[in-house]
Amino acid sequence: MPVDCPPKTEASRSDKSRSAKSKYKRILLKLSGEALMGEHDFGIDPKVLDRMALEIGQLVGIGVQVGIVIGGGNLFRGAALNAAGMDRVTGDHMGMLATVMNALAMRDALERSNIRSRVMSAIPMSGVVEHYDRRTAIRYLTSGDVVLFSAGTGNPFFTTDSAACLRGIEIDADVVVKATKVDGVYDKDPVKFGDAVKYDQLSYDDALDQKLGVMDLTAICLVRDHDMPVRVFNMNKPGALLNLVVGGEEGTLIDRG
Ligand SMILES: Nc1ncnc2c1ncn2[C@@H]1O[C@H](COP(=O)(O)OP(=O)(O)OP(=O)(O)O)[C@@H](O)[C@H]1O
Ligand SMILES: O=c1ccn([C@@H]2O[C@H](COP(=O)(O)O)[C@@H](O)[C@H]2O)c(=O)[nH]1
Repeated sequence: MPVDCPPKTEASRSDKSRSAKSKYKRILLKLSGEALMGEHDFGIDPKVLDRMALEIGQLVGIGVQVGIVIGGGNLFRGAALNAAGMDRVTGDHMGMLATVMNALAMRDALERSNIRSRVMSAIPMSGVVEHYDRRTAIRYLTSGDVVLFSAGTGNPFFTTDSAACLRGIEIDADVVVKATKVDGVYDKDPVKFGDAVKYDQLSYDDALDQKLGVMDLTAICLVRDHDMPVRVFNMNKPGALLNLVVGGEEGTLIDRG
């Protein structure tokens, strides 16, 4: 896979990461929608967006091609709307539209940092964003643009974890990187259980057998079937994203073991 010269960005000009060498040519980064809320209970915190844009710019600065899927949990989740009485498919449509709003906000933050970026949507939305097309997306990535894949898979009853794994496989990424609020995969939810034990590495089958809630099982089946490694790490730890891309041991690696 050819790697173009990285475009100059604010982050690449000013950062000490300039000399670092990436382990990966192309990654699919899954950002949690909830993480965009920062300290708030709903919505988007511009400070979080700016910090994420800076960290993504560091990757672009060392020549990594970056595709991004953003969740929608900071705005709407179909299952939660359904639990409150709404039709599930309508709720899922709202959840997918929420991911488009998050992607637009992230593109805005990236472009304010002089990082060229594109938003594509799995649901046609003429005049707002481009419709997803795999070959066009790969062309953008190859030319150094960050590509934000929005509206999930375009279908109800899925999540953006599945969308991230699907797009990661489609664009032939070297790894799917899931940025979340916890620093990896544990034997149980570390937010609920203080004695949860973290895994450094985990096989697809173990993640499936133990039903570890950090990622939905449909997504794990997909990556297992296509032998796509997934790394789960904490986006709130400054520098963790760059560190893992240059080969550092951040978070948990899920692979065939
Ligand atoms: N075994 C586990 N290991 C780690 N985290 C776990 C585990 N089980 C449940 N979790 C929970 O999973 C959450 C990670 O999911 P996250 O909210 O990032 O994804 P998401 O729901 O896909 O994102 P979004 O906010 O976009 O909907 C963690 O905050 C953690 O509390
Ligand atoms: O392919 C998809 C992806 C997402 N949805 C809906 O969007 C919300 C938000 O996504 P999260 O992964 O939970 O952040 C999700 O709850 C679904 O309602 C979808 O329908 N199809």
